[in-house]
Amino acid sequence: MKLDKQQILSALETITVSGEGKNMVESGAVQNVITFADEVIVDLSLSTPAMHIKKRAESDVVKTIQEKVHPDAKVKVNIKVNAPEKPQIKGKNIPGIHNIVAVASGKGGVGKSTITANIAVTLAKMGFKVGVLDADIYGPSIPIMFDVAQERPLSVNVNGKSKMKPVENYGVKVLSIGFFTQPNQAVIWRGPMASKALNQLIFDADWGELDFMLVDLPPGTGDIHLSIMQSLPLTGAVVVSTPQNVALADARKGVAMFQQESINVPVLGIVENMAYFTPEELPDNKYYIFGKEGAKNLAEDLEVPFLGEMPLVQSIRESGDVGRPAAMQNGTLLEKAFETLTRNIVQETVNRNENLPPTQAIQITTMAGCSAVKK
Ligand SMILES: Nc1ncnc2c1ncn2[C@@H]1O[C@H](COP(=O)(O)OP(=O)(O)OP(=O)(O)O)[C@@H](O)[C@H]1O
Repeated sequence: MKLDKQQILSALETITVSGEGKNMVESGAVQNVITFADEVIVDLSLSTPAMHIKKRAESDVVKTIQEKVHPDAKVKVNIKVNAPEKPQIKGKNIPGIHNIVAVASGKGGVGKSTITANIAVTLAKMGFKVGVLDADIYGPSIPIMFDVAQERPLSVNVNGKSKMKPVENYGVKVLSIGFFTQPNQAVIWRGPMASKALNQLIFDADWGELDFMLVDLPPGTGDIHLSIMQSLPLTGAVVVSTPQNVALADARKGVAMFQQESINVPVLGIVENMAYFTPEELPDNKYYIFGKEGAKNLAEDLEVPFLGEMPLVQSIRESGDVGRPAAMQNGTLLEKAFETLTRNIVQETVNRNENLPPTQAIQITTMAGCSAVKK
């Protein structure tokens, strides 16, 4: 078989890079096509570093050549990103903090804080330096999950400045908006108040050196999420969902929020929580109470990595309530499951750091960041 370069170019003229009007050849995305017997190498140059657009472009090129030119063509796609300078984006690095990962969910109560707490202690057990910033202004539950609800951050002097020292337990540094509110007082946060408080927790705190800072976001997609993304250069986001439809619909919006052009935070993947129920006395029985593999299918559909599933188990709830995350139960299946999930998150963070430039904190200067997300 000998592949014809002109035929390949004509095939590529039938597809576009997602978000661009002109076809791939006309827009200049196709930089070069080299054929050699049954092999073809296509060099693409894209103007966006978004991982899902890169993946989509690669699979479209392979599919189109195999459909329109030859089904057995061996296609290799090299992608180079030529992201234009975006003047509205500014960097606000936090020295010493290497990766900032937001944990989000569309819907409330799907286990976002539980997953955050367990990933944090697992990362600490793996030897990483970890911090958790609890930004859930509606229900900050991290202090309870780390058994530090009665503690308050102390003040320390750092280079002549007074800073908050995060509370520490299980090798994880914790700061929470809950440390500054009364447990039985309903705090009604206005956007600017909440974002000021969060900024203090981020920049007026002595976090020290951290490999990972996990940010437990409030559920939903709103003002406070934009504030966080304005204040922090997020490395990526993890979206937690249960497999049921009402949660998946909101998780989809969560992913779309991060992938929106004016925000563009890489989504490291989706976690399926409460994937099935397993009674302690029948560990091999699985009951799919909330439906089966919904979040897994959503990840496939949105072309973002699926990071893993956690079962609905009584001891996960109990350990959260007593403030000792379940992943700390050495030698258990749960510990193993959280290890697998955490390892996948670390791997996706590494992949992201290898493939994309560092994320910078976004500065939202127009209404673009507030518009409805079309995804
Ligand atoms: N896999 C699980 N198995 C059993 N219980 C779980 C599991 N995941 C979470 N839970 C329990 O579900 C409840 C809600 O979890 P959590 O507070 O982590 O949710 P959330 O998504 O952070 O909620 P919100 O952000 O709306 O406050 C808690 O009581 C928690 O212990």
